[in-house]
Amino acid sequence: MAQYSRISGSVGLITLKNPPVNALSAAVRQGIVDTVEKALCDPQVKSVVICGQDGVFCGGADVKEFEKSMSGPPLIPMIHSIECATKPMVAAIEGSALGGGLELALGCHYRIAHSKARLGLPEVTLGLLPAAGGSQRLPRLIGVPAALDLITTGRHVTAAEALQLGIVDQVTDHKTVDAAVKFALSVAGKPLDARRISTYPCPVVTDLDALFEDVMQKVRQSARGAIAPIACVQAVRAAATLPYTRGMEREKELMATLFTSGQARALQYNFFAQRAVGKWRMPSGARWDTSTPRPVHKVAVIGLGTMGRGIAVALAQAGLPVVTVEAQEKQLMEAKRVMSDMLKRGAKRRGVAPPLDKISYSSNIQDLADVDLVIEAVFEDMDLKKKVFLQLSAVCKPGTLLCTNTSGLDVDQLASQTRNPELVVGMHFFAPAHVMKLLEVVYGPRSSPQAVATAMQLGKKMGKISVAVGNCRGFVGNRMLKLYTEQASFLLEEGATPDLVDRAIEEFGFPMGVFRMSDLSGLDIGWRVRKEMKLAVPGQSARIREGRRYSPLGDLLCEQGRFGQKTGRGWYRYNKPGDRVAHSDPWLHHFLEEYRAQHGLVARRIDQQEILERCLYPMINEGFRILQDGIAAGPEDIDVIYVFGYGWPRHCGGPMFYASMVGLEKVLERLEHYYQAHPDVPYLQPCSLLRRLVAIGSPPVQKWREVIKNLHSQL
Ligand SMILES: CCCCCCCCCCCCC[C@H](O)CC(=O)SCCNC(=O)CCNC(=O)[C@H](O)C(C)(C)COP(=O)(O)OP(=O)(O)OC[C@H]1O[C@@H](n2cnc3c(N)ncnc32)[C@H](O)[C@@H]1OP(=O)(O)O
Ligand SMILES: NC(=O)c1ccc[n+]([C@@H]2O[C@H](COP(=O)([O-])OP(=O)(O)OC[C@H]3O[C@@H](n4cnc5c(N)ncnc54)[C@H](O)[C@@H]3O)[C@@H](O)[C@H]2O)c1
Repeated sequence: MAQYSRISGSVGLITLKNPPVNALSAAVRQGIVDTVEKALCDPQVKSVVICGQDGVFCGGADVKEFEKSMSGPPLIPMIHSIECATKPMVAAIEGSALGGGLELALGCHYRIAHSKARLGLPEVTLGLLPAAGGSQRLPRLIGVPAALDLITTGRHVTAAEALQLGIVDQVTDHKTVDAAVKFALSVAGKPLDARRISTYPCPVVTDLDALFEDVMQKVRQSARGAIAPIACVQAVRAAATLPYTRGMEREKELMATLFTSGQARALQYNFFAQRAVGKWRMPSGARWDTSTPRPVHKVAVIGLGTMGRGIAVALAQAGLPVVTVEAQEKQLMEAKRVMSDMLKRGAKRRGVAPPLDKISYSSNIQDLADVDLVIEAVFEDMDLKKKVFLQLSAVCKPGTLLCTNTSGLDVDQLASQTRNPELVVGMHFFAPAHVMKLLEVVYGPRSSPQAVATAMQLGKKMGKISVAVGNCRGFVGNRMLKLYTEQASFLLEEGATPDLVDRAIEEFGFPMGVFRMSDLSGLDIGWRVRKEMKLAVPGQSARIREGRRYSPLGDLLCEQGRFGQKTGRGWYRYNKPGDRVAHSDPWLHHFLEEYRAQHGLVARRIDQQEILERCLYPMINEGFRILQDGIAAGPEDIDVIYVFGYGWPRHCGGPMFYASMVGLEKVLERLEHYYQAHPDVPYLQPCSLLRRLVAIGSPPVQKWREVIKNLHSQL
């Protein structure tokens, strides 16, 4: 709703009231229509200020309403009537003015923003475009190139940048409403014709065609199959080439296509999923809102390899003092140099001083006596990690949280080495740890809710999207990934090439195909783990191990020293070690032919659909098993992990949402088909939760938690 009052004698004040972000629900739109009319009819009122309650102007249209049939006054005429008003309308922007919120402000004649406010048109991130006139007004106000940047990326700008771009008229450090009221008093009675943005001509651009061709090419490349960014370019082009009313028609036409698209549903699901994972709960019933985190003032990182360096940098960037410990002197010196460079580069990008003094370097574990939390990032070796946890338990002060960055080892085995197993959790970061947004917080059977709450809060402080998951080999992400990479190897055995598989995966929307990714992270990492598990045995090429199908292809490459990019050879060929450009490798193709001949395998033609089904459906099936086992609390957790940790295209929602879009019956039928064809691959057998969901009519993904809860309560 919206509240009306009159202040300073002649200023009408309209306050949007819809906590927490004053989204433009039907009730708020009705409130605005009613209060604007009141203000315009009030003869005492000479100018009007629109603000939002509780320090937030407006977070845009109410996304939850998009699922329902529309009711209440529509946004476009509402904003138009504000622009047409004969009394000056001033937007007082605090907190956020996003999407429809900024469009509302652009309908006003003036905009005053607090210096801490953020503004933007992020509709593209929800699979939409700014369709309440934003795509037509913003280019008219700030020019086509700047509007294209904001609308196609959805990025938020600070008040200072908004002032520089010309989006706002004034920035204040004081009370925004007071500044806006003062401003409104000063413009009362002034002519408004020159303040109505829809009447502006779009600033002229030399060689418009070249500009749009260039932008469209860039957007197509970065969109990875997403349709909204392309529609955004088309809408801005309409603003640049058509009169306002025709531009608005085009905006509406483009929006109609996006609004009902599967991509918009996926992106909006993902928006709420990101928020849902913050409201974690453990099978014990412990939850985010009843568990209090411990204070963390000082942190330690042990092991300064690839991961330890990124984690320490991310901690320092979050403002925390970090003590680092590295066993090898040479590695310590190298890490110090590399981490200082990382901090300097990051600081330059953010325009701040590099927090070099936040990190101290040591080779002595005794230096960790006074830290509140330790993140262990030594080699992926259970015996070594156990030794480190034993030492940490003796050295650290009582109450210190001991966390491991293991990629998938048993967190509970590590906890058992310590005096306080309840203070042990996994904090599984993704490489590069100072860049990647995802953090899996892994609780073992003995981890306390307080330990989980502390790790989740630290993740938030580091700017991560943290997901709490249970303890099992590989946790959620790597447990599912294993099947994906294994299926990709099976496809090579059956006749595919790395290029063919990668092309299918990249066309689906992943930034990198499975073999390119494997070359980037290093084939030796998985090889080391498989050797430790006695699965990989040098010199052996048997294709059945431990009673099930096994592809030794990756092991055979490693035996030849082909570790990927770092050695200049892997699934692809690189011009030199460390080079990033993958070239198709005739040697590899020949090697595959020889391998198939040796094992009596006949290569067959494999199409894109089979590649996608074979790589993605087993992962989805494992996702259902993870839900059934209670390792993830809901499909949202799995989807957020895959989108933010593994590059699953966001416009496909995540693996579990994608399954619901494809249709659970189809996923089940294809898994049954592949299991029949490959009975030596047990994980292709459809999971009982998937069968159950199909049996009850494939409810939407938002309802799965209920089904899982019932399933668990019956066990
Ligand atoms: C046949 C078909 C015809 C088709 C024609 C249809 C035409 C329809 C005409 C529509 C006109 C288009 C209008 C407009 O262009 C579209 C939009 O405005 S889309 C919305 C754009 N806005 C955003 O993307 C902003 C989203 N929000 C945020 O970024 C952040 O929430 C924030 C505002 C920066 C605040 O951040 P925080 O303080 O961290 O808070 P949270 O993020 O945790 O949020 C708190 C709480 O609020 C919920 N929420 C936030 N924004 C919205 C929203 N816009 N709608 C609904 N709910 C919102 C959020 O989910 C949290 O709640 P919780 O999930 O925790 O319960
Ligand atoms: N590399 C990745 O992509 C990735 C991603 C997520 C998680 N992980 C996990 O993170 C951990 C570290 O991986 P990494 O890739 O950074 O390894 P790495 O080999 O790059 O670095 C490990 C570092 O630990 C040091 N070290 C070993 N024993 C030590 C000890 N007792 N005390 C102090 N330092 C010691 C080593 O000298 C080395 O510098 C592993 O458990 C790994 O599975 C790795």
